[in-house]
Amino acid sequence: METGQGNEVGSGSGSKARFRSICVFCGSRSGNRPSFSEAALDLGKQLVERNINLVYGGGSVGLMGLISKTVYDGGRHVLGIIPTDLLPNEISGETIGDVIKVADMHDRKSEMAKHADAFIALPGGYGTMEELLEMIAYSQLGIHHKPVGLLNVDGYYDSLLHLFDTGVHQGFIEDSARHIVVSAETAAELLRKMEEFVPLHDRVVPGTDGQWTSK
Ligand SMILES: C/C(=C\CNc1ncnc2c1ncn2[C@@H]1O[C@H](COP(=O)(O)O)[C@@H](O)[C@H]1O)CO
Repeated sequence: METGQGNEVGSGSGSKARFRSICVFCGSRSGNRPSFSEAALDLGKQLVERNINLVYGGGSVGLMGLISKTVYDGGRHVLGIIPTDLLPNEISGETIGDVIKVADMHDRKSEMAKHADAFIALPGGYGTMEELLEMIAYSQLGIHHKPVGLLNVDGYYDSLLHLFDTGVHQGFIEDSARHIVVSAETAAELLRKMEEFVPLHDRVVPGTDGQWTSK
């Protein structure tokens, strides 16, 4: 039985224990479909079931608040990484679990990346999309080799996935790099696919391997 806030390597039922911590990017709002909130709660429960800890943007607003509370209440470790400018309660709400304060958004992303073995994006706005795309681009460059998952709730990301395919057809994205993005409609299916993910693309930036090795 977990006493909460543990750092044990995941060993939950069905898990191959590949991930100890996953960083979830998601909206600072909840969106206007109940399915978005339901997906955040479900992903949180799936992480708890698999003994996976959460790294996230800190704060209790929107989908961030839902998933962090679910994982915390489920007894897993929650690490919020938040820039000092966003710390005041009136901006981001209460942060639960452990918190690392960083100087800016750039430091936040690299700190989030260092503490996680994989990344998942739930529905969200510009902030979520920017975080997702940076992790995809850095994987393409070989700066990390961690799986990047897209939880495509109710087709929210259909047009983004279509744009990636257009990038391949129009010669801007390699087939092997398109493979970086693992997507699914449910949290359970996404985690299963991510556990099986094998990177196909070549490392193009020398000397960067391990820069974002998990702490
Ligand atoms: C502007 C709003 C809330 C601001 N509060 C935030 N607190 C913490 N982190 C935030 C906040 N807003 C954005 N972020 C970061 O970007 C991602 C979500 O951005 P999105 O545009 O909502 O998708 C999130 O992962 C955080 O890293 C009220 O909307």
